[in-house]
Amino acid sequence: MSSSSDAAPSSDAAPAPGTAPDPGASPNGTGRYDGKSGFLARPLYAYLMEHGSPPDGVLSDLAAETAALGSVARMQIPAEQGSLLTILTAALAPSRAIEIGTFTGYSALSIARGLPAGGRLLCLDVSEQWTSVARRYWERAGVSDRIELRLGPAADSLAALPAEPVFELAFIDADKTSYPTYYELLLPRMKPNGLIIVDNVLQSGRVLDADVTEPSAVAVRTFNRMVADDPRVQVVMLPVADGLTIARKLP
Ligand SMILES: C[S@@+](CC[C@H](N)C(=O)[O-])C[C@H]1O[C@@H](n2cnc3c(N)ncnc32)[C@H](O)[C@@H]1O
Repeated sequence: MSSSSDAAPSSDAAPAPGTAPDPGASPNGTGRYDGKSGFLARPLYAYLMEHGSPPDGVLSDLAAETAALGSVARMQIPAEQGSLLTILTAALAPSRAIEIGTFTGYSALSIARGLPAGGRLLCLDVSEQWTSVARRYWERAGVSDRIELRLGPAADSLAALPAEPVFELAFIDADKTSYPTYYELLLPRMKPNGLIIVDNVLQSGRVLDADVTEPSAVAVRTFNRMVADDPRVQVVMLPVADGLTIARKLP
């Protein structure tokens, strides 16, 4: 697997994934929420969380088990992002979806729950250890029959797929330095109007700072420019968690 620093921004830590923060606390001393939505004032983030659907017992238990893994838990998407993935998936009703970067399965479960009858999700990851947690929760949630997990470097798994436009939804959340590679391998495999959703595109704000030379931040900065300039897609960047890009493949 890639290093967690490459797979996740370094400052997207605490609170425990899948839970709302304590709006009264400000451990970073800035008055701003110090988790993935660091650009929001803490009370505003708490308000946002109070006005969205909460995760159910399976997602909450998965988040708790992931949190117990320690600092790597910061790689998991937060609850509101999981809800967004389920909503987008249900609205798009893709017969085939793909995820690059599965970890303990929170985002995959969120996508799988939005799939229509007969819809399938292909998950790519390198970690047997982390995805074994995912498999247990997919089983418990009753969605394991609609998810296929392929272990190995995602670029290899993607390149091995037929170069046909079959996917209607893709979620990229693996090693950041490979984002441009994943995007280029995915785009020809997306159907017209298919959505490529990309996580951590703000890198906790480090994309703004030209002095930051950390490979993941540099790669994401380059990637963001590349997608914004790509005439093959319509793109919007959303301030959800650590930044979420949605690119629609133009017909
Ligand atoms: C940020 S985590 C994914 C979080 C997940 N989407 C969730 O909601 O919990 C990144 C994942 O990418 C995987 N990864 C890192 N490098 C990879 C590579 N080259 N190919 C495939 N997966 C990779 C890691 O094993 C890790 O599980």
